[in-house]
Amino acid sequence: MTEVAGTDVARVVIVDDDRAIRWVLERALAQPDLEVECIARADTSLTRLIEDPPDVLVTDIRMPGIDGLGLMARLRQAHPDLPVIVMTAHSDLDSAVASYQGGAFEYLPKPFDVDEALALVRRAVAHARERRRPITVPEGLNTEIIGEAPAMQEVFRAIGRLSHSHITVLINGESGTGKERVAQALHQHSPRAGKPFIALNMAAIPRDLIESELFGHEKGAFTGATAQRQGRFEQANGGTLFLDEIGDMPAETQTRLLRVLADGEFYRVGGHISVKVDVRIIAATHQNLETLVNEGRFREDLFHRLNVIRIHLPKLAERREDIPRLTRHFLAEAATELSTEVKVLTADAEAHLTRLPWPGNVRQLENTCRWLTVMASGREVLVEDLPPELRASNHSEGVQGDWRNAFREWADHALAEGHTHLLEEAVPDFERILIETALKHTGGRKGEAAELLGWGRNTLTRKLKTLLPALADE
Ligand SMILES: Nc1ncnc2c1ncn2[C@@H]1O[C@H](COP(=O)(O)OP(=O)(O)OP(=O)(O)O)[C@@H](O)[C@H]1O
Repeated sequence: MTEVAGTDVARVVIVDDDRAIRWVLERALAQPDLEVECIARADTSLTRLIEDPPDVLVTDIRMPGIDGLGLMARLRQAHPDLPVIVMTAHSDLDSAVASYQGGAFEYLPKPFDVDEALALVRRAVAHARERRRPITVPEGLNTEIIGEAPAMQEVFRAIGRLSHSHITVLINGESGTGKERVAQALHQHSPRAGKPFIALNMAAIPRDLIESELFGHEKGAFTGATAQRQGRFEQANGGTLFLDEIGDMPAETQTRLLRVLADGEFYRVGGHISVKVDVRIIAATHQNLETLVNEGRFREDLFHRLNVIRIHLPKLAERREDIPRLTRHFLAEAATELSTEVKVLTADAEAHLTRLPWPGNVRQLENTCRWLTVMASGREVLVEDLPPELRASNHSEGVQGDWRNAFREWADHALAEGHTHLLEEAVPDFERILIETALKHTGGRKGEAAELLGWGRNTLTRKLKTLLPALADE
């Protein structure tokens, strides 16, 4: 870095063939402690950059001549500590992972916020320079994960950062949000990629079979054990074991799992010789494990062992911007599966799908696309072609759908927790919310509020006394 009047000035080089991006970044980075140079293409400046490297390089991926990853590779060969920020308009998992594997300091999906870009450059300047050993991702093992939403970009970053690691990961997210897919991606972009990826869903196996499923059994270990059988741990040796719905793991199995994680060895059910394994664990759950720990339903020590790195997958309704691309992807996939032409959504139908609440998340959207591929009559899918339960909702009902689903979830949860007399619990809340909202709309005028609610004035007065006594006498 150059010393200028007592301050360190860092030299930042921006490489992008898009003039608008160069313009925006040059302005964003016009700071006293930064000296910015913009370059439109990498090939003509390569020799100069190698001879006189900047402190930070910010580069686009797709460019004519040498692309961003090529540029990064050439520069980092000569200057392994040079932090590189890779920008890309094609924000997909592969470019994120490729950037990290090429040794990028950070990955910046376009469009970005200028403050975010500046903060990142500052971080690159200030941070210790990282060195990363490049590893290659085996061909044909690309797990496509679609996600341009910021929360998905976080997930891609995590996958990229973890791509050299064997560390245990805990994935949180509702059912159908893509937890298994992310687990596969973590495996495929890890040093274990050539080894097996074995998935096991705790909620799907009868409890008394879980141990033998995980650890295998010896011949005669229990009725029906007619031959020795390898468990999932053995099958996953050298690779990754994905334990889905870990919150449903029975207590005894939790204890055994903890021991395997600590010792790296276990006994088959009915066995006396220990089996050594090297397995990376990725666990997933839609439940809140901390709550399960507090309720004594999940071992705290196991929780801490699993909770080393946590990845959160947002609900589909929290990443609506991804719905159009996901839909196109699933329609194309369904068409291939069913050997038929690819359906195309009209703009209205796409907008409609984008507004729905999707309680079943990505899996529900995927199933809807299969349904459409079979059921829609023409190549173009209109709103009328959507399945009846999705068609019924129009825009304002999109919001209504959200509360109905939240309400459904509440009821489900309350029942699961053993509540009874749900109506007694729910109806007063329901009425209270309606009264409060109506009063808000009428500026507190009760007569008008009663009318909005469809009650007589006396009914409202009576309800206020029991439900909202503070407002009753005003
Ligand atoms: N971002 C994504 N891009 C493309 N496909 C996706 C994405 N997320 C999920 N999918 C697909 O959606 C389906 C459901 O995903 P997945 O099985 O990974 O969800 P899950 O969270 O593990 O569900 P569960 O908890 O019910 O097992 C799968 O077919 C998966 O391939």
